[in-house]
Amino acid sequence: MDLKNVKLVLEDGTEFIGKSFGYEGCSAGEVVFNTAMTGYPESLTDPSYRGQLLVLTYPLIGNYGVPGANQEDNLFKFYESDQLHIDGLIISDYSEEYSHWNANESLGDWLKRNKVPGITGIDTRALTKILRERGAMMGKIVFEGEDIAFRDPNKENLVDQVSTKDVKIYGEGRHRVVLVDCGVKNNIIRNLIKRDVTVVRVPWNYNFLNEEYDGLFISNGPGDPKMCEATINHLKVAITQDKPIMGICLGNQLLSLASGANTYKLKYGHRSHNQPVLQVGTNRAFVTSQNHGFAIDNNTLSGDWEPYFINLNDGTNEGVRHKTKRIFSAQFHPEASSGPTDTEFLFDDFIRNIEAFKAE
Ligand SMILES: NC(=O)CC[C@H](N)C(=O)O
Repeated sequence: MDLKNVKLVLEDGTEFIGKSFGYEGCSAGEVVFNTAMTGYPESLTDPSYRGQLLVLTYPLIGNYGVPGANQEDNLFKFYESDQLHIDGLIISDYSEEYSHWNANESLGDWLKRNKVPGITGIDTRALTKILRERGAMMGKIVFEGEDIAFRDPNKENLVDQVSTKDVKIYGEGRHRVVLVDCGVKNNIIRNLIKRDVTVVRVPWNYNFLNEEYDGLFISNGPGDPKMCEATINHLKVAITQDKPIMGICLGNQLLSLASGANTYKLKYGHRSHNQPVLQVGTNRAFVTSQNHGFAIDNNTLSGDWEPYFINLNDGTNEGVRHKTKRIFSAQFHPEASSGPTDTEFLFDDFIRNIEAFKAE
């Protein structure tokens, strides 16, 4: 294959030259790295990656192709949302040839059709070392004779770009859960439906306080949590009430902000399938799937709130819970997809909380 040269430029001036295997157009965003060995179809369709140029450190990418757009329960079965969200893919060794039971096309063709640039032939481990040492950086993918300005997506309201515009209903379960969609991954909806839930998916800024529901769920999503002012304001009221609440990732940050805690940007984020977390107050540790660049400052959790999980690599917050109410959230992804399912029991805990609330 004769591939075009293309350049990755970091905001500190570092340049990497590789070959283009995706869409041939310039792109700019935040450069982030994920050290997982598999799961690129899921990562690329995860709305939390909006505005980011994704570096995969596992060297061989593309060898199992990309699944097709099969649907189940009104959701794409093998994607985490309806579209690709990354703004560029940066890898070491692209495999145009693929083989897998559900493969439908090559990764390169998928990127081209969806107008996402891809670079192969990059020393992704050297690039990752730079990001780890100097911290998260903006970057751009540029083709010869073309250029584009750097862009910090965290200054944009990315959640508004990815959230549903209309209220949508999934499943016909016994429990009615309002899901605040800040960029929800499909596997969160799948996990709720299979636990006898009717999911009422609402936009990030929707006033759900007047809705009838048994439980409230705050989804994952892209960007700086402080951009989600409307959701935080609604949550400030919801946490004074008695209905069970569960949050994941951005949802963990929004609940904490609503409780009065603060968030900050991590030096280079957690993105992998093997992040160890400790359940506070126990000796139980879990291996988790993660994708976040911001974190809650544990020291700012006040009065009724306490850390629920802590990251065993760097001690940062990985979840919070209310000391007396049925409210908890995880910074990692209990729904995984992709990644280990060790913490899926948190969905069962949420349902148990709903049942206890309904029985009162
Ligand atoms: N996956 C997520 O929900 C990410 C949350 C937030 N955008 C962060 O990067 O920290």
